[in-house]
Amino acid sequence: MPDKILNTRPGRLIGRVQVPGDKSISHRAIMFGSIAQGETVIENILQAEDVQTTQSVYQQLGVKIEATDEHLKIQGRGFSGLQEPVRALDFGNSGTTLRLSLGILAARPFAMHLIGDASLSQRPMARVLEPLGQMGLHISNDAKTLPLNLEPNAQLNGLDYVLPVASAQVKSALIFAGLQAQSATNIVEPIATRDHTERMLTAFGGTSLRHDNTLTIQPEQTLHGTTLQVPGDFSSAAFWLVAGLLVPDSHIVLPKVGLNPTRTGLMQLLEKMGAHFELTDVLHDSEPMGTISVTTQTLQAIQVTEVDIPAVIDEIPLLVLAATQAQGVTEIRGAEELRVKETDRIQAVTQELRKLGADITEHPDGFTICGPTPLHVVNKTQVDSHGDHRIGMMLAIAALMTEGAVNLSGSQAINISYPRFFEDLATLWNE
Ligand SMILES: O=C(O)C1=C[C@@H](OP(=O)(O)O)[C@@H](O)[C@H](O)C1
Ligand SMILES: C=C(OP(=O)(O)O)C(=O)O
Repeated sequence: MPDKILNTRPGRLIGRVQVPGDKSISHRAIMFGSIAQGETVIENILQAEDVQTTQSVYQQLGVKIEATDEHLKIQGRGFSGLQEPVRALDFGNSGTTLRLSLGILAARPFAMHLIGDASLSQRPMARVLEPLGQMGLHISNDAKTLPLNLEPNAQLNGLDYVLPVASAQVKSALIFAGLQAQSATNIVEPIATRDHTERMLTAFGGTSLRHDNTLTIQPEQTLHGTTLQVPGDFSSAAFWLVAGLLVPDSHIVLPKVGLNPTRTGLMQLLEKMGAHFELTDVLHDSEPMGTISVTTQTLQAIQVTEVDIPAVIDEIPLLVLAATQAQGVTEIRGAEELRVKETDRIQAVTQELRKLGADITEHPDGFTICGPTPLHVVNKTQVDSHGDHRIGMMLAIAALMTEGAVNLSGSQAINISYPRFFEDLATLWNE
């Protein structure tokens, strides 16, 4: 893939962007639609590579899924309607598809071979396999990473489990397995993570019970197909929130963005840094959504600790970029999970933003960022996405702060979550 020449120094960014559908919710909508009884219609589903991976995995499991321009229609036939795939199930680059599906696939009456791309094949799966193993799942090749061979006919028991890592993917896998167990499953979350699975379970006619930080899932629930509207992805809107704050004289309006509080940590942290966002047209449906407006503002350094991390986990590369432009020393700690995402995001962010002159020190679990530092190009700077969509897009926003040419290699990774990213950027461009 040839390099992408990034836009640098726009006059200002002005306009409206309707960001694409939420990736986490789109994955779950396909999964719930597949294990429910009857038809599910999903509106505004994300059309991007990771969600196509989920769609193709469930099609290979025999689920009828039909896509039109406006929506996706799924004919669900319950967990027991899933059929033996004829080939290996390929999870591509998508950690969410794989980890959540392990919970769904744990009790199937047929064996399966699970594979993925080079990045996914290095990501840790023991965090899901270990509790699923306690429930009764067997992996015949005894692996902790892909490729995995799932043995058939596991009889799942309920489980009491304290999540050792704050992970919505692990929690969700245990929810799906808990629905198929012989007794209740109790999951304790020391730090709350995104709750899309719990909300969607309710939307499909099921229930979960939350008491403080313990979630209880009862087995043998019948789920019914439904119609769902996927909100815009806050994680995609985040690129425009930070661009709008940092590029002088900007004003960006983002309609119909998901505002689930377990996802909007970036907005809260930027507010602590002194930013103000306007929220209008807020709708409180199964997933809240609304319009966010942002204008250029100056920022102050803050301290970010472990408890802040889950609600901002995918936006930390952008938070680091914002901190390079804030007054003072920002510390972000307790974020070691970033090392096991699509790439090591602590290393990638530090390495790439330093090429543009940022003052960042890397720690095992985070960053120290001294700001503000003007970002600049040293002789046609070459930056690299490290094959990671969020690093690629963050660098494209960073380039807006520089003068001169910045080349991005590995820009195709952006198709994982936001294929229209550069087209949306072009609509905001006002010379
Ligand atoms: O459940 C989800 O949809 C996700 C959970 C998070 O991962 P972890 O559960 O590993 O923290 C997040 O980083 C990922 O992009 C999507
Ligand atoms: C980490 C991410 O996704 P996944 O874990 O699904 O690969 C992400 O989208 O930033």
